Amino acid sequence: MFKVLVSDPISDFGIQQLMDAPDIQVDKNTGLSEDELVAIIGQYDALLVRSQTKVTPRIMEAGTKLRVIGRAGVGVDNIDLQAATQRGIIVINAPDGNTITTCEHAFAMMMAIARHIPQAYEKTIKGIWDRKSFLGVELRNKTLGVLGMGRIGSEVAKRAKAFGMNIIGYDPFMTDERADKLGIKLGSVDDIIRQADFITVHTPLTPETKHMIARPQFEVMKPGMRIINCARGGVIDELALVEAIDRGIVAGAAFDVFEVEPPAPDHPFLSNPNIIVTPHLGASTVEAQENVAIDVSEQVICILRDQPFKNAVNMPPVPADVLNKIQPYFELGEKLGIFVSQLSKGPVVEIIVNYSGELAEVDTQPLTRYIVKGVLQQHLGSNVNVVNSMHLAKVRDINILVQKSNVAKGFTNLITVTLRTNEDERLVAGTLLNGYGERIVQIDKYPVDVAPEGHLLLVKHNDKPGMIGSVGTLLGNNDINIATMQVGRKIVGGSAIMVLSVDRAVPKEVIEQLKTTPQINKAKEIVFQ
Ligand SMILES: NC(=O)C1=CN([C@@H]2O[C@H](COP(=O)(O)OP(=O)(O)OC[C@H]3O[C@@H](n4cnc5c(N)ncnc54)[C@H](O)[C@@H]3O)[C@@H](O)[C@H]2O)C=CC1
Ligand SMILES: O=C(O)C(=O)COP(=O)(O)O
Repeated sequence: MFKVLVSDPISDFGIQQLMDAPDIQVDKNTGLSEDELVAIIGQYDALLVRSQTKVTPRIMEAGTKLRVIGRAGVGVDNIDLQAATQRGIIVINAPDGNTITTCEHAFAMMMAIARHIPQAYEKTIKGIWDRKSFLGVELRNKTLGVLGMGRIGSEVAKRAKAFGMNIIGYDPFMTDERADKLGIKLGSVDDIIRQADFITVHTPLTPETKHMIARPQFEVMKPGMRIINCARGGVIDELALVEAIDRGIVAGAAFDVFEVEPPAPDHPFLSNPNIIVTPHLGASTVEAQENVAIDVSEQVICILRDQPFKNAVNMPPVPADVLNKIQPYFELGEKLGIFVSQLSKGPVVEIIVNYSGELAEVDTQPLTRYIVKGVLQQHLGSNVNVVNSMHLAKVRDINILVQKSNVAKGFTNLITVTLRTNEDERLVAGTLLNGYGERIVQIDKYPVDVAPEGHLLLVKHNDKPGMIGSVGTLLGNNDINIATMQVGRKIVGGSAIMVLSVDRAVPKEVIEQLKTTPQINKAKEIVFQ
């Protein structure tokens, strides 16, 4: 039974499928301190959070069974991604589920500061009929600068167009084609700062975006401009903003997010009449909360059941068309890694992967992770997975060299894995044969045809008559049944290789007996668990 801890308020409707899963137990326990989480996390396979729970390295260290952290939302800045990757914990998010909701909140905030709605409401309910203090501005014909034209920024731009605004967007990944399609102008950060009547930020908080709008930017802004932050606290320098408002440069600001959440009671925003605030409500609608909870629940179920999943934050995203091409090779790749590492002796120095045939034309990075996992798991066991395999190789100074070629020796695709250690260099190649599944087609210099399953026995011998008989007899005498047998050689009478698949583990003594049989040079068992 897998155990999932939900440590922030997440939609019950959205996590229904998790709660209904017969192999999953869901515990809801919200508002825990770090110490409280550390005390209980050890029993859980998955943790589901929103933005309140800070998933620190300490929590992950205590989460010895933790395989996945699911973020029911977009921003994962409350999760220490580096620590998760090092520990092989998959972090997934739900990037699409709250886009419209957050965009609508940003828009609501923009309209609220254009028309002083919260301030006017406050006076009106106090019985003060004040119609002159709240002269607003129209959005029509105003210039809106959008910093960060991702999912939310683009939706804000679309809606702003409907309001008759002129939009200038900036995003390092925004192309002219996409800007044309959205009917907006692309500009630099500086263009936006100097020209915009309204600025809204929709970037993540990164070292690059931290205080992206600070004192120097406020200095050159259009006097009377208005600014909105429904992305992350810290993208706009809070103190510089207060100063800019006091100096009359900024007429109004609307913030849903803060550098520290919740803000301290004496935070200057809370007493400034020109700043309106909400308590990180961007994603808080019924629809968004259901969407994000459904998304993460689906992915968590897949991960716990070892099925393919999407939206891993600590692994590079793979487009669906590429995934369709490489996913069938994941298991084979891992087995090639397992095989070649059992063949080799000594500390691994380099893993050379060669993709040939159609695989040479696609992004094979995710597949390489499986191969590296296979190689490392021989020594690191279940501590290695596809999330941390590249990291673990790197910290062990193992070089990973990926080569590609279009020639696949008659196969549609061929994956060749060469392992260089301090002591030797071994090679295993494999492919997927249409209708026949995974096949190992080369071991070192010998062509073979064997399915990588169960127990394989590799015997290196001289190509002489009677060798198959003597190996068969020895195994038979030890009650080891041979399922299939393959012999490969380069030249007649030279050295040859025999690959037998056997129905059970071959005891060490039998391997030793094989090694001392005349004309046999080496014997080795390869196991696929
Ligand atoms: N207030 C709330 O409750 C919510 C806040 N958010 C936050 O909103 C932000 C945007 O979310 P999405 O649009 O879904 O993400 P996204 O990943 O689709 O878009 C972010 C965009 O920012 C761009 N970007 C990165 N660095 C930049 C820079 N230096 N200058 C300009 N653009 C830059 C990226 O290229 C990307 O296109 C995130 O920080 C997210 O955490 C999201 C949902 C709810
Ligand atoms: O999705 C995001 O990035 C958000 O900021 C939403 O946060 P929340 O899930 O409402 O705590």
